[in-house]
Amino acid sequence: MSVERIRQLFAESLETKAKAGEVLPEVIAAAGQVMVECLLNGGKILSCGNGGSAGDAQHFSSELLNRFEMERPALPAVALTTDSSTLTSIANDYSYNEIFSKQVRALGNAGDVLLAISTSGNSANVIQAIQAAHDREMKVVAMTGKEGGEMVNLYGPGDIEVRVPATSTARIQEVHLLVIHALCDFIDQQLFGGP
Ligand SMILES: O=C(CO)[C@@H](O)[C@H](O)[C@H](O)[C@H](O)COP(=O)(O)O
Ligand SMILES: [Zn+2]
Repeated sequence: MSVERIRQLFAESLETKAKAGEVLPEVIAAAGQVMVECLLNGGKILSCGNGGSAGDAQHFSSELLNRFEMERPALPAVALTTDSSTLTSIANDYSYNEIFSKQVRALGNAGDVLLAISTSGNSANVIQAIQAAHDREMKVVAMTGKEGGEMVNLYGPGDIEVRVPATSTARIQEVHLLVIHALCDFIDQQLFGGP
């Protein structure tokens, strides 16, 4: 029975990826282009999310800062999910909803990009990070799922939402990782002609 359940998870994940593969390539390329232009202009990419999406935010920044699949110069990216002293003091003194937005206001400059990751589109701290990014004249690339959540009301003209067509948080996250790798590949191709 449990083996059958595991088989079912693989089948559902494959099905979700197949569906996403039909509808997302153009929007992923548009998101990659926003990031490439940011990097070419000397900007950096800040990333944030909760739980598994915090891991995704770090996964993305490490692939820019270190490398993805080819030898190339390090690229500027900062995950806003990693500094426990900063995160706990903001949450303790102000509110958990401000843990990312305060960092965006401190670190973000005009022309930088915020990679905002939320499967529901409803996480208040990610929503506030988007608002802070707009205040700093940054563009937003959002990775979401489900109906897009409250974040859909926030996007500006230069922002891009990559919304996975699925309702399960886990299945959405599995596609988010593929989207992150597609973005890294797009950036490497555009900037360095590789791999
Ligand atoms: O990884 C998982 C579930 O697969 C969880 O840790 C999940 O990320 C957390 O419940 C998050 O708080 C969900 O937030 P969000 O995706 O709705 O913004
Ligand atoms: Zn998870």
